[in-house]
Amino acid sequence: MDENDKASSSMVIGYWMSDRKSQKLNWIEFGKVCRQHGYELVKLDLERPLEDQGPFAVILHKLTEIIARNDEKAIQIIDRIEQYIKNHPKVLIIDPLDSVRTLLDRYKTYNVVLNTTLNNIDVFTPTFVEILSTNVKENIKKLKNAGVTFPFICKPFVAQGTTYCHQMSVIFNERGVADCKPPCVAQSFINHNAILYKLYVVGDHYQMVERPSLKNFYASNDDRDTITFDSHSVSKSDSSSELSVLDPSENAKGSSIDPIKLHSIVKTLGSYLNMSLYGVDVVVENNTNRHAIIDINAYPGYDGFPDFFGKLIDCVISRRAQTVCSKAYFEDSGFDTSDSSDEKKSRAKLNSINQYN
Ligand SMILES: Nc1ncnc2c1ncn2[C@@H]1O[C@H](COP(=O)(O)OP(=O)(O)OP(=O)(O)O)[C@@H](O)[C@H]1O
Ligand SMILES: O=P(O)(O)O[C@H]1[C@H](OP(=O)(O)O)[C@@H](OP(=O)(O)O)[C@@H](O)[C@@H](O)[C@@H]1OP(=O)(O)O
Ligand SMILES: [Mg+2]
Ligand SMILES: [Mg+2]
Repeated sequence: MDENDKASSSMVIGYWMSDRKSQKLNWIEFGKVCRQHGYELVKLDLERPLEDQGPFAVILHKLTEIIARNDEKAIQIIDRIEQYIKNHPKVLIIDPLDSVRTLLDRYKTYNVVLNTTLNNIDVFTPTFVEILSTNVKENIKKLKNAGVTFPFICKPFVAQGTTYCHQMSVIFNERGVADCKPPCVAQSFINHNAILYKLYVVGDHYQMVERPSLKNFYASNDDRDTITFDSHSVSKSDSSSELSVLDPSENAKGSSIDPIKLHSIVKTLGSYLNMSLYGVDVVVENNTNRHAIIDINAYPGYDGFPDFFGKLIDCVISRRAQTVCSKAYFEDSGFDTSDSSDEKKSRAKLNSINQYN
């Protein structure tokens, strides 16, 4: 097959992410990886109908900031994409917009974790409650009823894609409850010796990286003023915040991460979240060694993830293979999946699809 034939037979991956994000990931390189696997990578023009730009075999995106914006223009963009997906049920979308919407809402995300079986293996999400009102008395009652204990951490409802979503506070006492900025989620603080484990997931692959985190805080510090911070100044690979320095009296040893638990987290959350590209932040509770899931991010930074592009194309290929094997794909191709006489034709079609590697 010469280069021209190759180009005309290649399938198109339509992608969108901010220029900032693609520069950070050196996205041009991914175009080369795609070509090696018979895919063409094309940036979506969000201002124009997708029908004029396709057909797409795959839509790969980081649209968190557009979804989170939620203004008239953003809604129109998302509608356009959803309409295209509806009109083309065979297109693979990484990741489904509804799944991303769940992760943009911290309260919904923690509820997903709460309802998994992870609790059985000592993996938990710290006790949390949503704070929607500025009424301090009401909020104190709400916190008590939910079992959220001091100190707790207050996080904006929207998890990603806005300028304020990483602005947080640690609240030590009832006086500090006035510092909650609704809508937010209040979550009990878990002491973990200032070590954060980031699990980066790409389809069936995952990688753990270690990051700085907040130091231990104790309820005996209950006269303290609220601490406000930007999470990106604490837990990036190059962060060196004072808030991460353990008190000299503290013994930094003790708990350690359990690879089996991490494996279970990825296997379990993958199906509950219906996501291929996500990150899970885990801390290990001092003394108990329980593993707490404190944050889940759609399409995170993948800083320190080896061969990210190789794993990403693997993910596209395997998800496409799953899609074409699905019932919906065959039904859309005119096969009657309830009729066993169509099975032979289905198998023949499957055999003829050799486009995945
Ligand atoms: N329940 C908790 N107990 C102890 N520390 C916590 C807890 N929740 C968050 N932290 C600390 O606060 C930091 C920021 O929290 P979180 O990860 O929820 O914020 P984020 O802005 O969503 O982060 P990301 O940049 O990963 O999206 C964490 O990296 C960790 O250091
Ligand atoms: O660059 P991006 O926009 O994808 O920023 C993401 C950031 O990646 P970065 O490391 O490249 O800053 C992620 O950090 P890690 O979990 O990987 O540490 C995490 O903070 C996401 O919540 C951010 O998504 P956003 O809040 O912006 O939607
Ligand atoms: Mg985080
Ligand atoms: Mg987050």
